[in-house]
Amino acid sequence: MVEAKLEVRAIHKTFESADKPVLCDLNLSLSGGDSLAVIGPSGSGKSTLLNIIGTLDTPDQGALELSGRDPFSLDEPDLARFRNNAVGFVFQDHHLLPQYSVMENVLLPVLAFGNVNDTFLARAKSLLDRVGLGHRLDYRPEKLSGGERQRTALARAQIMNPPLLLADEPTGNLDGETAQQAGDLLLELHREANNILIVVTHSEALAARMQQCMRLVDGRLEPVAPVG
Ligand SMILES: Nc1ncnc2c1ncn2[C@@H]1O[C@H](COP(=O)(O)OP(=O)(O)OP(=O)(O)O)[C@@H](O)[C@H]1O
Repeated sequence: MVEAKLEVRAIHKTFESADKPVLCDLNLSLSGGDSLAVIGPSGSGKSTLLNIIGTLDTPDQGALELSGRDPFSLDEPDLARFRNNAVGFVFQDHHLLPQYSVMENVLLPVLAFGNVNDTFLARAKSLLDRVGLGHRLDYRPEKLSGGERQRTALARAQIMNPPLLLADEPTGNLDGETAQQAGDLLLELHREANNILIVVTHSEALAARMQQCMRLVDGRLEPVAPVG
């Protein structure tokens, strides 16, 4: 994995239907090992920000640099490959493909641009062991619990060992204890990989577990002082 470094410079984003920008002169700088929670009211632009950082959406103005690359200078096929290698996503809904097994779902990012070799097979198994699903490799998602599905999604997000791990409400659909377990695993995998972790969440408990917490206010990120 290349060194994890993220620079977000003066990002602006306005949606056509809106009268004011969702993101306005937003700056952010993070390195490998950093974890950040982004909080803010519904509609404040948290998912928009995460989507831009994950190169799923583009800003109107501003620049993004991830591990020394400017992803928005790439053409669409190269951008798709870059995103696949450089960004791991965990969403509120696990986004697993129902027709594939747990193992196959974890290997999807590998299959997207290459062949599954023994190294990736071993890595997928090891990640699934790590998230407690070593005994569920052949299961389809429909046979898994909500927590197991999200743990599969966590393993999938790490299969390419990306420098950047993005999680949008990763525990939003899980109950207390299951949410706690998913949060534990998210943080453990992040620390082991020494990647950058950004979590968008309404959960104060999850936000408090990140090194930094920032609130999205009027399109900009403001630091939130730690409680206590
Ligand atoms: N594709 C789009 N087209 C037009 N408006 C959009 C689009 N995506 C988001 N918006 C608007 O931008 C604003 C920010 O949306 P966003 O989903 O980023 O907020 P959020 O803080 O993640 O909200 P929540 O906490 O409810 O998930 C909202 O007003 C939303 O309606």
